[in-house]
Amino acid sequence: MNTFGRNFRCTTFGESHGLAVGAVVDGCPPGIPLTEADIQPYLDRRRPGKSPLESGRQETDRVEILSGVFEGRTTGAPIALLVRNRDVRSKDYDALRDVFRPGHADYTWQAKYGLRDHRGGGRSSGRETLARVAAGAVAIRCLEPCGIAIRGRVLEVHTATEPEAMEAEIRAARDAGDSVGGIVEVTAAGCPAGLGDPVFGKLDAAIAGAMMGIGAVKGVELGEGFGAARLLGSEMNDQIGEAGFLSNRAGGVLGGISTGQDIVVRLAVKPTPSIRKAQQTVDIAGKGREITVEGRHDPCIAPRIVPVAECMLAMVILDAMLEQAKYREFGE
Ligand SMILES: Cc1cc2nc3c(=O)[nH]c(=O)nc-3n(C[C@H](O)[C@H](O)[C@H](O)COP(=O)(O)O)c2cc1C
Ligand SMILES: C=C(O[C@@H]1CC(C(=O)O)=C[C@@H](OP(=O)(O)O)[C@H]1O)C(=O)O
Repeated sequence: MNTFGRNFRCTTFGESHGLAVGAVVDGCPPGIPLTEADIQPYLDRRRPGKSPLESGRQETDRVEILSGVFEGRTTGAPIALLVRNRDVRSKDYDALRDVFRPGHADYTWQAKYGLRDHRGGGRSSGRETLARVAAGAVAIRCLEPCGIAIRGRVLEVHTATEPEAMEAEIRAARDAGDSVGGIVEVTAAGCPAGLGDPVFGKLDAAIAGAMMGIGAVKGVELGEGFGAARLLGSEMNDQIGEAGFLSNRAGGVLGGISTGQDIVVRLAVKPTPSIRKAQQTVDIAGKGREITVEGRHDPCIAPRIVPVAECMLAMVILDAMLEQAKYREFGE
């Protein structure tokens, strides 16, 4: 499955060490002003090699719009977005050809397809997320005139919550040949009430699916999330006053449908699997091996996921808005 969405559909293609990575967006409304300059800032925020606290892979990640835009506006035709890979250095990955990295997708990819592109994780690489970011930036462009704004941030790294302490955690893990995880929060403000479906295709289910579809995300919660399990009903309920809801513990979704409040989503991001510390694994013949993973790896993925999560949330919301537009047309 390489396609996301029902109405605003995004198909991604490409491998980390192939020629290019990109997306084809189908279902984008016509007449939306769109140039590469609208998409590039999101790719710039996501690209690797910006700081010593992330992967040192040096990519410019320049996006080209190949189709679907004429005279600066979307036409309603498929929008093809392309980013060429530059800094591939595939030879550095020869040691991974026959061995499975603990925590990465090597073992399961081999089990599913019987072969694998071992060069930097192939399609399981976090690099694939640049395609979703490019597509999501198009969705953000569509949502802007509707007054919907999406913003993410890192809440925690390992156990630290202050920016300097978070950086220190990442630096310490990197220097020890290890890695750390974290918590990312993403919020959508300005969403109308009524988006989503009450049974299948609930908005919170769609959001959770989109977020769990990002590599290294092991948990997703809306509003109080797991904390809700420890509250009383009287503590959890968002009471309703004449001017609106008095709180937002639900995180902006009730019964699978948006309430019109901020949609607040948090992601638990696991520590990067590729680490220099020695670990136990097997090769494709099942023979026991010790592995230390070299290469240009993020010591913490959480900061790099922020623009990806923003873009995935934008696509889910736009998809739901397009669904709602269809429903209204038939319902009235
Ligand atoms: C933006 C981004 C960057 C990533 N960087 C790395 C990395 O440098 N090294 C690595 O081993 N995994 C990295 N990952 C995580 C792996 O891609 C992911 O753990 C792997 O595909 C297995 O999937 P799972 O963790 O969802 O089970 C990154 C993921 C994302 C989204
Ligand atoms: C290239 C990107 O991230 C990569 C994600 C990744 C992984 O295994 O997920 C491994 C590293 O790539 P490589 O194997 O080429 O060193 C990261 O740099 C990117 O985000 O653009």
